Amino acid sequence: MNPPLIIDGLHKRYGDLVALQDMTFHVDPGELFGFVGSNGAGKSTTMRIILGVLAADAGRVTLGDRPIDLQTRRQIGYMPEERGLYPKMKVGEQLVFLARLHGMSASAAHDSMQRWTTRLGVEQRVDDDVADLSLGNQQRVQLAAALIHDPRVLVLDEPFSGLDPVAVDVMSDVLKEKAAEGIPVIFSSHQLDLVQRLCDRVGIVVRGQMRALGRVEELRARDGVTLDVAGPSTATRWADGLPGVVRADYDSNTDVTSLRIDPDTTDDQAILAAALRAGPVHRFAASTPSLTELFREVVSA
Ligand SMILES: Nc1ncnc2c1ncn2[C@@H]1O[C@H](COP(=O)(O)OP(=O)(O)OP(=O)(O)O)[C@@H](O)[C@H]1O
Repeated sequence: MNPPLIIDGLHKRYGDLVALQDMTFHVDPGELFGFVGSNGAGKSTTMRIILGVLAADAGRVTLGDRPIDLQTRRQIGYMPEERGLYPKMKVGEQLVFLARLHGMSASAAHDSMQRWTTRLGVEQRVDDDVADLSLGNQQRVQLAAALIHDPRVLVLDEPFSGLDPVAVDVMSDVLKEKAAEGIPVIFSSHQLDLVQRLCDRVGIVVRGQMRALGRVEELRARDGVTLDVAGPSTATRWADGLPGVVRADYDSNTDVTSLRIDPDTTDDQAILAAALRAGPVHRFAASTPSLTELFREVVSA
């Protein structure tokens, strides 16, 4: 059983700028964790500290109860934001070299290189210099570099950025597979639809602090349900003041009213009756907010 990755109370300043404040969360073995936040929120800083390429001012990172030292760091597969391949080295040689650095034998390193370049669809490019590959293919090689030594933890900084839809599918499958093998997987992304689809849990970071943390479905349900009501004129603001309505947004272009309600205490039939009093109802549909909507609310709160 692989240990969980535990991030406990990280603080980091760059001069006067507070980049992280008490950053605390964990990623269980077998879990796919989405790390999201606005530009400059502190995701890369956290990931660099996890890897030990950057020191925290306070707090600690452990694998189970073991601090991340040289020995444990070798068990992590890392895709840095700034990427890190040698542009003038051939893809295959480079991957074998990296695998050897992680202590693999020459033949195991070669087998692993062949396995991962094939899995990631760059097996035809092993004799090309990295610099001659498209950015998306360089990224596939970068993922192969993170996986080549069969890591026990995966830490990937924006692995999906710049990938075409086929590569997104391949990357998604690989991450799901690695989690299913029982290792903790954390990745950052701005593609929230993808995070919503893939991840077991997410953490939303705002200005260096974890502002929302939990299972995607639970977080989405936390702030209630959205009722979209099409038909009654939005100009009448028919839903203002109705019991149980937390917020009403009126779109005068479409005559759709979006209501945020608390489903446990709100009688949706009473809302429907109020809508019908305001005019004919063409659509009455409940949905939980998407991760993108939730993100906007958390970031603007
Ligand atoms: N070496 C550095 N020196 C000074 N400030 C830095 C340094 N690295 C990062 N920062 C600042 O720390 C904050 C957090 O940056 P970080 O790169 O961790 O954010 P991020 O969440 O990864 O953002 P993005 O989504 O844009 O990649 C930002 O305000 C950034 O400008």
